[in-house]
Amino acid sequence: MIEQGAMHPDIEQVLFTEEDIAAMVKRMGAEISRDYQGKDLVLIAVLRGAVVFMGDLMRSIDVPLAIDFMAVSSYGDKAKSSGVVRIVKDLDMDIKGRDVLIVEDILDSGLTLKYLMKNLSSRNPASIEVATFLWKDVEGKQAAINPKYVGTHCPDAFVVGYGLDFAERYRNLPYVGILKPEVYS
Ligand SMILES: O=P(O)(O)OC[C@H]1O[C@H](OP(=O)(O)OP(=O)(O)O)[C@H](O)[C@@H]1O
Ligand code: HPA
Repeated sequence: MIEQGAMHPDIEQVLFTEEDIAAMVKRMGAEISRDYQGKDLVLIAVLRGAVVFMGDLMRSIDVPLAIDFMAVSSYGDKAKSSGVVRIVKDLDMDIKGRDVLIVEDILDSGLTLKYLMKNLSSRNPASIEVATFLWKDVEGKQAAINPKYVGTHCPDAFVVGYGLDFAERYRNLPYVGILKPEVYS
């Protein structure tokens, strides 16, 4: 059990509490449920960061859906994207003719989603949209991605928790916080 109010010593500032997160996910689930009535929804979570968000989001959607996973990596153990997106695990499912919703924990440089949108679009889904929990929409920094569903905007700092890691750590923090720069620099 994480004590109420306890903060990890490597965290500089908590940005979004468990309660904030629950409210955002509930709102996103309602938006998606409204938009995907009568559709053939497939949620595709991008491993590994999106697993926590995916687990919560899928339970807040009340229309029929299928799930699948893709693993891509571009950050490795760094706090900056390598710029090269690599597929580590592909989908098990054929998405042709289905309504795909990509589920991401964070949209930062946009390179991961730019690559995924292009790759998945070539498989001829009926539709393809993005649900991202965090959007670091810093002017001039990002590839042109326009997520339809967004949990919240995020400042241009390296954040961890709620699935987000630095070197595979901190994914299990129940809140999102800014990592102290001395931890990764
Ligand atoms: O918009 P971008 O700059 O491309 O960054 C976003 C991506 O970076 C992280 O993945 P990462 O490669 O660190 O793998 P992980 O999901 O296993 O943490 C995150 O989960 C997103 O997939
Ligand atoms: O701020 C971040 N934190 C963790 N993982 C990330 N991947 C892209 N940006 C981030």
